[in-house]
Amino acid sequence: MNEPRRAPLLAPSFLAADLANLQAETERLADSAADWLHFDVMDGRFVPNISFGLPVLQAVRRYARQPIDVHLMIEEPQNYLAAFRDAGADSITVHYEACPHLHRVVQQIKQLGCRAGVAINPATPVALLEDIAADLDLVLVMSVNPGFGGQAFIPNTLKKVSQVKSLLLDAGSDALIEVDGGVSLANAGPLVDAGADVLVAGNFVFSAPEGPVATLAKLREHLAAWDTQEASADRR
Ligand SMILES: O=C(CO)[C@@H](O)[C@H](O)COP(=O)(O)O
Repeated sequence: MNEPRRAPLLAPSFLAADLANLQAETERLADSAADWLHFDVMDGRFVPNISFGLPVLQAVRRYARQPIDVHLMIEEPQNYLAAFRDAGADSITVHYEACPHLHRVVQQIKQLGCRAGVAINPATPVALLEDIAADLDLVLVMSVNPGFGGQAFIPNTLKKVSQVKSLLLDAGSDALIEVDGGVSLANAGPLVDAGADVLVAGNFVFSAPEGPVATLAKLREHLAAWDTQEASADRR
């Protein structure tokens, strides 16, 4: 018999929130279906866009009830890890492509007491994570090219998520698999089937006319129904 699978975690991305009302945005997510709050830091060098950084994270932390999942789309992330932990990060994800000394950076994140994640861009092969997989708490598969919200989901991500799942199993790692970019009702179920544990969603959640709380609830219900359908298909 198949083991029941974990319900995926939902992580709304603050990049798409109303940045003029961050206190209200954070407070209204407090009792929502959000499991984590996803916080995208962009430096204008690793990615062609600049978002927000430490003071904004500190401000969000004051009102947040959920763990904060910091995604550093920056060069030389090793110089800022302690500062992001002190500002309120619970997990810190750095990019494979930004870290020539990735093993050291991952150990530094863990020593700070944060969950350590590594992100890969859409064109980065999953196999490059082979020698770091056993050290990771999280693998973030980018399903768009990083730098901007509101982009279209890249379908090849489904294959990459399955590859990450196999790689982690082979490494004996129970790291979570997170998917980020263009996530919506159209791809959430297949992503979970492929092995995703954490779904990041920005525009789908914050731009919906019914608002983020109702949209997260809808996503949660959709995934529960999807899971039930899958379970009945398995029993057939
Ligand atoms: O890291 C990024 C973009 O670089 C993402 O976290 C986006 O913020 C997700 O936004 P949507 O694609 O869901 O709008």
